[in-house]
Amino acid sequence: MERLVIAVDGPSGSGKSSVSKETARRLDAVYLDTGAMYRAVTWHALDAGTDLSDAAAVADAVRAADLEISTDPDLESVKIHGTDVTEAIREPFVSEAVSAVATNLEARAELVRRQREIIAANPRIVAEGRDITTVVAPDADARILLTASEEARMRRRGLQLGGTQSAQDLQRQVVARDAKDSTVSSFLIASDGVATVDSSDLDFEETVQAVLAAVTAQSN
Ligand SMILES: Nc1ncnc2c1ncn2[C@@H]1O[C@H](COP(=O)(O)OP(=O)(O)OP(=O)(O)O)[C@@H](O)[C@H]1O
Ligand SMILES: Nc1ccn([C@H]2C[C@H](O)[C@@H](COP(=O)(O)O)O2)c(=O)n1
Repeated sequence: MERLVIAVDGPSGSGKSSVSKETARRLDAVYLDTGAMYRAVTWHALDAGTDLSDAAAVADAVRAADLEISTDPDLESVKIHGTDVTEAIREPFVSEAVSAVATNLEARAELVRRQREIIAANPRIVAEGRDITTVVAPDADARILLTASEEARMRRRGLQLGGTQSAQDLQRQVVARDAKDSTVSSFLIASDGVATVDSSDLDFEETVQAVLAAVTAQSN
């Protein structure tokens, strides 16, 4: 089957995971959620009692992490040292701690290395995160920045978490996390050659169609 590497970046709650997964299904590709990798190693570091303010200890923990992630868009599964953490990594305590790992440059280098290995092993893949269009796969066949207004992103995340989070919680988990994460990767403005899809006023299906159109425009 013809090679098709699609890179998708964007801020929290813009729809990267859900839209990329659906795009992968429609293009008969696999799907890589790189944010889940950052979340899994953060869960592991917290579980092991690693001091997240100790950069060397965090980097060691990430390098030693035995991480397995499903690339099947219809099977969400993340395991760390054999423990299934698929659900646990979505908990707010992980969302609030993950930037400590994501801003650790040695930890990033290790995860970027592993992400490139997965992409190299899967010629048809949609990979999404914060630095896929710029660092992990700048040579992808299609590169897309998926954005949405802060208001839309917080509303979507609130609905996704079943209305359990206060406005202040959502602000911390979405806007404050993006502010920290954007100190080490550029995902708020599209880099040269990267197409922007703004989903603020689009529903889910319209967003998938806009991404598919951007893929067609770039890969032909
Ligand atoms: N265009 C859209 N319109 C309405 N809801 C959407 C749209 N796109 C995604 N959603 C919903 O918004 C929520 C957040 O989407 P998703 O988890 O895919 O975002 P994300 O960018 O991957 O976030 P994060 O980076 O924090 O994991 C989900 O419940 C998803 O179904
Ligand atoms: N390529 C990536 C992917 C994710 N991150 C960071 C940013 C987030 O704080 C965290 C979790 O990602 P999410 O599940 O919310 O998409 O991981 C990153 O720095 N680079």
